Amino acid sequence: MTTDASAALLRVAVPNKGSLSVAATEILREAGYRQREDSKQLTLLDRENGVEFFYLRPRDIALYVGEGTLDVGITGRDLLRDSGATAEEVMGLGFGRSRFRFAGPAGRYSDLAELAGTRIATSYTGVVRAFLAERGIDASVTRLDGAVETSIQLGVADVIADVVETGSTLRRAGLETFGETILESEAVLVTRGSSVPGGFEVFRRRVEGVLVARSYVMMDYDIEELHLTAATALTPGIESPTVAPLRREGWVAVRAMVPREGAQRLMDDLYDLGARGILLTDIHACRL
Ligand SMILES: Nc1ncnc2c1ncn2[C@@H]1O[C@H](COP(=O)(O)OP(=O)(O)OP(=O)(O)O)[C@@H](O)[C@H]1O
Ligand SMILES: O=P(O)(O)OC[C@H]1O[C@H](OP(=O)(O)OP(=O)(O)O)[C@H](O)[C@@H]1O
Ligand SMILES: [Mg+2]
Repeated sequence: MTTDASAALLRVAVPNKGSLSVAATEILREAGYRQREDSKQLTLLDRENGVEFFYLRPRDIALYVGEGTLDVGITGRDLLRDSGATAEEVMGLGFGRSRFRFAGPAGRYSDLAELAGTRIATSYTGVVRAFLAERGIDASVTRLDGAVETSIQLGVADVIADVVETGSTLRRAGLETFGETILESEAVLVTRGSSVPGGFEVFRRRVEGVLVARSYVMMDYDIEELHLTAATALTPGIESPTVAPLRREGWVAVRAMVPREGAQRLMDDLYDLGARGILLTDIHACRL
């Protein structure tokens, strides 16, 4: 029997460079997909999993997906908004987190109303123009490709709007943020929204499995049955905790997934309740 495997391929766009590139490749690898070994490679066919990967500039990815040229993409929420493409965010991926902020010379600006009549430099003109229009603020917006912070010192802008992660680039340039955060960003999975191919559901579940495995751990403990209700209230699990009898009369073993964050405190609380043999183990992959 012959089958046309290429007809069923899911076409996925992955950032080829920049802040999102390494983490995007890592999440896909953890989800069981082949990934390129060489950063110059442009495409990669993972025939076994029915996926073809295209390594593209993250700024272009929402456009390819919005037009339907590619089925799925990983890009930044800020880049998706900036592109104006019709691609839709399916889920946040928990990396590439940043805030998009206005900034000016330290101490000079404190309120968004002061933006009126200023010259604003940014690489994200779509996001900035939409933000200003929503608030009825009239300012001139210039697009720069990068190193936006320097534009104020060079006298071509009064204010910038840029990605802030640690804030160290702003500090070095003698700038500080002001006004509300324009946008909270992170890497996101995008699709066209309508007419998503069948293979996408497996892809989505795999990626979601990686995110859950990263943010949850497995907790096991033994406890006297009379404390079971109080203990399982602390560890309700996703569906419900597994409770199994122990050979020791009146004792049970409990197993439940718990959020990684706060797991040490939870162990202390369970110990105080009388739990013993409390174990924490990593989850490598899961499907919920
Ligand atoms: N420190 C950061 N600097 C820039 N972008 C970041 C940072 N942290 C997260 N990001 C996100 O990375 C995406 C920008 O992708 P891009 O490929 O332009 O990265 P970049 O690191 O700015 O690359 P380049 O070297 O081309 O400037 C945006 O979604 C942005 O929010
Ligand atoms: O808050 P921080 O941790 O300092 O990170 C934010 C900086 O990182 C990015 O610059 P990038 O390195 O991408 O250079 P670019 O400005 O040329 O794009 C961004 O444009 C900011 O300048
Ligand atoms: Mg950059």
